[in-house]
Amino acid sequence: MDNFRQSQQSGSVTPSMRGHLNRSFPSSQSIASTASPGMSTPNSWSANEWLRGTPDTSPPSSGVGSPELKAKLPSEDGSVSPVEESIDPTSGPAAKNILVNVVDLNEQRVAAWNSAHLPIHEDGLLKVVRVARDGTLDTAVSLPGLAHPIELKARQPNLVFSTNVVEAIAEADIIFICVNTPTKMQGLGAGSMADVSAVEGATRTVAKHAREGAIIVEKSTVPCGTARMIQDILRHYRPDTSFEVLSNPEFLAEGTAVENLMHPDRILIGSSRSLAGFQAAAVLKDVYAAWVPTRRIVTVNTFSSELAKLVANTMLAQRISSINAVSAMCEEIGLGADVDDVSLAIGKDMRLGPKFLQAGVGFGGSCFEKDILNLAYLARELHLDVVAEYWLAVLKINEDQRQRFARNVVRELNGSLRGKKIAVLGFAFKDGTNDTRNSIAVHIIKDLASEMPREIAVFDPGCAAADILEEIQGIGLSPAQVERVKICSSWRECVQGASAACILTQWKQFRGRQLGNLGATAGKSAKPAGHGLAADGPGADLTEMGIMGLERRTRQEASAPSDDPLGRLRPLIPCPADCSHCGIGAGGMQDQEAVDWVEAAGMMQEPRWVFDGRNVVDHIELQGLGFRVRGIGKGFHAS
Ligand SMILES: NC(=O)c1ccc[n+]([C@@H]2O[C@H](COP(=O)([O-])OP(=O)(O)OC[C@H]3O[C@@H](n4cnc5c(N)ncnc54)[C@H](O)[C@@H]3O)[C@@H](O)[C@H]2O)c1
Ligand SMILES: O=c1ccn([C@@H]2O[C@H](COP(=O)(O)OP(=O)(O)O[C@H]3O[C@H](CO)[C@@H](O)[C@H](O)[C@H]3O)[C@@H](O)[C@H]2O)c(=O)[nH]1
Repeated sequence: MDNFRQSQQSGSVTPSMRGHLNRSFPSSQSIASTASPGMSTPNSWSANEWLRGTPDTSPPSSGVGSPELKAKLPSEDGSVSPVEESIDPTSGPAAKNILVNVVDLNEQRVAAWNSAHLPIHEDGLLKVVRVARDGTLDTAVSLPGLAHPIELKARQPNLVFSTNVVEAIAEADIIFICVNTPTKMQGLGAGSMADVSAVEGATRTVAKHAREGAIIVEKSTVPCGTARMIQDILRHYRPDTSFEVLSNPEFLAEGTAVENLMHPDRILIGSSRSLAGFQAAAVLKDVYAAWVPTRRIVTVNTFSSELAKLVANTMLAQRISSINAVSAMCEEIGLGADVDDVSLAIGKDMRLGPKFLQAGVGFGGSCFEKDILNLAYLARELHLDVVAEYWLAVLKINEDQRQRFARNVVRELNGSLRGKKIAVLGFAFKDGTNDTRNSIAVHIIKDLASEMPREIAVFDPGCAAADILEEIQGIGLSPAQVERVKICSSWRECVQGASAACILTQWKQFRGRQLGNLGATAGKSAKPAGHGLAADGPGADLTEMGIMGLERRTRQEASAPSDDPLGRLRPLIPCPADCSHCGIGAGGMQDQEAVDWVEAAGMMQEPRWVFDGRNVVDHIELQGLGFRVRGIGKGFHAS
């Protein structure tokens, strides 16, 4: 749960302003968030991270008493846009001086967020966290063409991770609830309904401790109607206090979290269709407007917002299942039909677009499956059984795709895995993350293990061995089967003596060294020099976005890669001597070395199969090295 609160440091919060937060713009804000991991923390700090750290001196914006705002408020039709247009979010002081408290019940996770080893791996995340959590140093930057150096003032820390849930909630102006909402595993709706008990629990704490006027933001992905449930709980505990509950679903994807947070396609805010609701939405919009163009901030009613999140995930997953269904057809048609060609061809149609058309072993992760189940459950509750079946078919195709993959492995190895070693390259549910939750690999390993192979060796360059093991132990294998699964710390150990290698995550390391395409994703987010360099001239008061532009430019001038080209970062607090994370990379990354397929060919056993579940290797090239290769949706087999 994220709880944004007014910054005490600024000294600008007066009791009267606090009492009217949901009716006027605050002069500075404090945000608290309960639940630190996954998306919740990046979400909470992001609001803060890109904001200027300078004390706010501008007067409070007009609130409900403002004639200009009143004049434009909608009365009957519930439309939000007139209110939006009457507000210039960039002038709102809420966009400045925000203190973000991220609170979680899980002490270990909080400790990790306060260390050099964050609990999740995301490109660029550690640096962003360090800037906000630890603050920065005074620094001066000289650039060619500028007569004077640009001076950057030290930034004070304004991101705090703790387990002080009650205190953070009590201080907050805006409280984000970002707790887990898994699929229920027992009782009514088991296997399909969302378990909102963590949201209920967090809301009870909020209800007991939030100050009057605090805005409660539902950030977790929830069933439609959850905002109403939150409102009911609040009313139960605080019948005499009114709180506004907003829906503000998160759309970031793992592996690209920092990029998605900095440059979101859209920010969705759902509010009640009331004056107080519109004003609360405007306050939240003002927070985002510090770094998101206002045209990308969409305001709707609460139910639409809750529903839109579930629909977005379901339709993304539906595209993957559609192309995977096509891949199955390509394989059966033969004649050289290639699903990647089909994706390329249809993706050129502007109405379809090229994204989410990568065929593979299916989608995994903690979101798609549970959100599809959630949407289908809602359809059933509404007695729309055909609609529910329609959505559930997306999951059926996904399951069939991964089962087909495992079946093909067994078939190509003459129908039996006994006495054979199978290498599994990739366990994370996607590349760029260390998240192992609901990975496709664990399901495929389960199917392969049922054939009692000599060994299933698993290697992932991003995941901790303990996380992989935990997932494998939770999939229902017998002790004899679990014994045969070995987690490896290098690709060499993994493929040594294997009859077949299955590529299940699209890590660029698996493409191979000699294949010359390792750089395919490198620099994909590179921006031209100077991008984001907003203010010019010595002493300019740059935003964090502007400073990033300056960093890019300095890095290019120095032509030396550095995480901290301006020398702003404060040194990390040293880890204890026995820190178990220091042996591996900062994000849990263990082995960044690319697979050398020439070497692998010498290490593997006949028949040297490569089952490319993500179509990442060059099949022709691998055949030349003596491999038999089978990809996804290739109507020809290179055996
Ligand atoms: N992970 C993502 O990429 C992502 C993206 C978009 C949306 N979401 C949604 O965000 C929500 C959270 O996802 P996640 O991946 O971060 O889940 P998670 O299970 O990794 O983390 C949830 C955290 O909430 C904490 N928590 C539970 N109850 C609490 C309470 N009362 N007070 C304080 N902390 C509490 C837990 O200790 C845990 O650390 C889910 O609804 C998910 O669907 C996640
Ligand atoms: O063309 C594609 C694209 C993705 N995938 C797979 O789909 C899964 C999910 O990928 P992705 O959507 O990129 O990652 P998530 O972190 O699960 O993000 C999804 O789920 C989040 C949680 O709700 C949302 O916020 C995001 O918008 C939504 O993309 C992974 O296994 C991918 O390998 C494919 O097989 N083919």
